[in-house]
Amino acid sequence: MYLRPITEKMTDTTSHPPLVDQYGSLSHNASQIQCDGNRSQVIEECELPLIDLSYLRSQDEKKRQACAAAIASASSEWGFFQVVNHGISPNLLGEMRKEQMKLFELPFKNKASCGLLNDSYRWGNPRATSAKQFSWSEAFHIPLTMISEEACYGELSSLRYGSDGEIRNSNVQTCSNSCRRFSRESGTSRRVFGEVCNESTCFLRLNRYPQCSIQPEMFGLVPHTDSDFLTILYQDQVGGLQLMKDSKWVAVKPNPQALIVNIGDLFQAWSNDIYKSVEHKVMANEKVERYSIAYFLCPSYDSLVGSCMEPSVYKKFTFGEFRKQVQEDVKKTGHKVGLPRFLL
Ligand SMILES: C=C1C[C@]23C[C@@]1(O)CC[C@H]2[C@@]12CC[C@H](O)[C@@](C)(C(=O)O1)[C@H]2[C@@H]3C(=O)O
Ligand SMILES: O=C(O)CCC(=O)C(=O)O
Ligand SMILES: [Fe+2]
Repeated sequence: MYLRPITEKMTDTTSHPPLVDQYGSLSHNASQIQCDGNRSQVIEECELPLIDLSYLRSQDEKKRQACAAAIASASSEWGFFQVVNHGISPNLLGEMRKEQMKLFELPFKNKASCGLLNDSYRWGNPRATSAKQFSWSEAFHIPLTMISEEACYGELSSLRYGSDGEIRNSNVQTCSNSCRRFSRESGTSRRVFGEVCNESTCFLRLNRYPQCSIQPEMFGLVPHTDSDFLTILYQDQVGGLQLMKDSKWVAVKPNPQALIVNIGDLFQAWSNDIYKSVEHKVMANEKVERYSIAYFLCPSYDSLVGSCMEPSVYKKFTFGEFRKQVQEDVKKTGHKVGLPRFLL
């Protein structure tokens, strides 16, 4: 793992976003510079429920049903699970990781200003009003609408093409297709994902969490729930992801063979609160940087999200109304409210 000195002098070619400066300006008012109030709490490390997806493709009906039942109970009790035999090759994931590192090594001024990948670059938490809302990370939150367009890649055409030089086999395209195929096979109804969440409405989020030695207990990503149907996450082996379980933060033990799946807000609403969109966060690492890739299955902004059964817990709302409400709340308070805004 390459150790980048956090004190790297800010020059025109540095790849680091000015996290130290922004954090400093946000926290100089705080009486006590504390990002996470759980300093003293001992965090237990857990293994997420493990699902072998090959059982979903078994000839044996009982095995398929048992696998679907395990997905359903994990989605209800944890809101998270990890899957093996998911069908995305380790080579492709390795290629994605290499491209991701190349992307983040670009000079910060290029990442922040040249509109790369649909102008999807973000760092820190620009709308943070206090150090508690600050995220020690940078990300490209890429809408997949135009992922095969040349303009989207600027100087990084290597991201656009696969190792065979073909767009159709580009790493981003293939990862996105594989994730969509996986989500269809993972026991969820085709109607929910097959038609509603298609290529043009999903997002790929590339995360980089620089090592952070200025403050222990620094948020790499502030506590949140995902504003989507389902998230498929590929993380490296550094660790740092934590989720809320029985009112306590629990650290997720990385598993090199597995992808992580978590329920998003829209799936919780659609399931009438049976499946849970669980709060999670990332804690920055004091010694090494960390990378992850998240694939967000989202419907179009005009898709109506209703409950799969009556009486419904939530009123019907479109994904656009949901996103707009989240953005208004974050703009006003720095915090996302999400589903509680739509309770009947
Ligand atoms: C899944 C996501 C929801 C989020 C953007 C993200 O891709 C990852 C971080 C989330 C977060 C956390 C802090 C804020 O509440 C938020 C608005 C943000 O800027 O990043 C949410 C995003 C969201 O809910 O849209
Ligand atoms: O990096 C991780 O492990 C989680 C990232 C995440 O929660 C997100 O991008 O929504
Ligand atoms: Fe998330």
